[in-house]
Amino acid sequence: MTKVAVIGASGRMGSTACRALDAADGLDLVARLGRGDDVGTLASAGVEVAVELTRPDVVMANLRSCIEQGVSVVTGTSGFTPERLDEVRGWLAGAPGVCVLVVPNFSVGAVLLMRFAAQAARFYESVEIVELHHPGKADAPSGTARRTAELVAAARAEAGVPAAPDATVDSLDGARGATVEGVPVHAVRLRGLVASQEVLLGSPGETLTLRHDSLDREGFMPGLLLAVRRVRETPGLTVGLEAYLDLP
Ligand SMILES: NC(=O)C1=CN([C@@H]2O[C@H](COP(=O)(O)OP(=O)(O)OC[C@H]3O[C@@H](n4cnc5c(N)ncnc54)[C@H](OP(=O)(O)O)[C@@H]3O)[C@@H](O)[C@H]2O)C=CC1
Ligand SMILES: O=C(O)C1=N[C@H](C(=O)O)C[C@H](O)C1
Repeated sequence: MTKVAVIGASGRMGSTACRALDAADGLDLVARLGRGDDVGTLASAGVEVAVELTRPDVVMANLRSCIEQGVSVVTGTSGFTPERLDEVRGWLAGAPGVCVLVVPNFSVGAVLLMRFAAQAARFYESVEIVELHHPGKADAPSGTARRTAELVAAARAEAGVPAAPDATVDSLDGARGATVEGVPVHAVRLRGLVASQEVLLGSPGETLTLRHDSLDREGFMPGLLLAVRRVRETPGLTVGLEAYLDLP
């Protein structure tokens, strides 16, 4: 049995993760932590994998504490930038054998959408991302949208695709969205939604729209359990569930 803790256990994702972990074979959920609980006690409680599902403003302190204790981590918390990932790599350099998996999205469908978007990106002049979430979300744009934009931008750069055409010279602040690695990203917050994303691609005479919808947080659970089961196979920092999906 792998001893697991959830940090952020009473949140929307944390509480769903606790139910899934409780029901999972081979995983023993031994600790549920919330705001004010001491993350520094995980190793002494025998925890082998911490699942971190909190907020962008607290995830880094939790990661650092886990790494210092030698506890491996799966985090789905958003807000990771290349600079933050570098900081985590720095902490891990002094902690050989500790494994950290940063998962922008646990949904297999969302991972596939990111992959398809990167594959399509070089064939189109224009690309924009629209992410749509519940209004309780703390950050914008979503971690998934940031990651998608990075993958799309890398694919376009590798293929030598020029910047997308855009004649805008006059606009209200925010009207053209945020720019992530040169890709416009638009964030919608709407009661009734869980999490959705569209990648819009266009060239003269045609458009391609890729869309994924998370309708219930249950959809994140198969990926989350896979991540908890496999994280300790990959020492150091790994980004994305695709590391364990054997995608072509
Ligand atoms: N990768 C993925 O597939 C997914 C990622 N997410 C991401 O996961 C994160 C959590 O989302 P969600 O569950 O909706 O958010 P919630 O706000 O519902 O949950 C966050 C939880 O973290 C707790 N918390 C806050 N500060 C601390 C702290 N210092 N130590 C321990 N716990 C703390 C909060 O407690 P309190 O209520 O007391 O503030 C709350 O219970 C977000 O970044 C979100 O983007 C969400 C869904 C899927
Ligand atoms: O806050 C959420 O709900 C979600 N957050 C993640 C993100 O920021 O991409 C994953 C998913 O979109 C749900």
